[in-house]
Amino acid sequence: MGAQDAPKATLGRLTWSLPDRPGRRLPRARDPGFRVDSGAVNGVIVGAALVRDGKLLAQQRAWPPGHAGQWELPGGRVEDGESEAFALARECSEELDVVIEVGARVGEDVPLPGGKVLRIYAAKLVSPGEEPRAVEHRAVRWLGPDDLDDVDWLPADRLLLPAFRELLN
Ligand SMILES: Nc1nc2c([nH]c(=O)n2[C@H]2C[C@H](O)[C@@H](COP(=O)(O)OP(=O)(O)OP(=O)(O)O)O2)c(=O)[nH]1
Repeated sequence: MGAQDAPKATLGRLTWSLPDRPGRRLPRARDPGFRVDSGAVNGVIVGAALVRDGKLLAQQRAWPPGHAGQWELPGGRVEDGESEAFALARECSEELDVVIEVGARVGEDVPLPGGKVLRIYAAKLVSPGEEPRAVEHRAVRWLGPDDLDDVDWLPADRLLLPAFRELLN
């Protein structure tokens, strides 16, 4: 990429709703569409729907006290300058000590407190024989379609259960 291209690429993120005729205002950070599509403004939490042999990997939170014991997908906040795929790969390395390949989106964005959104991507292990381990969490578990209701999911993840089920079937 040439030196002149970088600013254009950055600006490109802001031009999706530029006015198509004079007099229409530019998007503002508080516009709902802008907030959801721009991780830099409000924050995107990415989650990996890691599937192996028809089962989805879930992990059990150890903290904070209000959510300890509840289950979620591996993932976390997209840091400044990271792509969502990179953030997912980093989080899976930190949390599970595995290398993943990131696939397509799963389900819709789910709003989280504080104006953030939870955004899930399908993922698979680069080396299927590698066994994820709970580095920061209490436990990890591979759940088949019939096991999805067995664990106490975080509220946002509960909303995504139909999408998880569809991914597994
Ligand atoms: N990773 C993950 N977080 C989820 C899920 N569902 C859900 O509501 N969350 C929420 C819990 C937290 O409020 C937030 C992510 O927190 P986190 O602790 O995993 O993020 P992080 O690793 O980047 O932590 P931090 O450094 O920003 O505190 O998103 C999920 O399936 N996976």
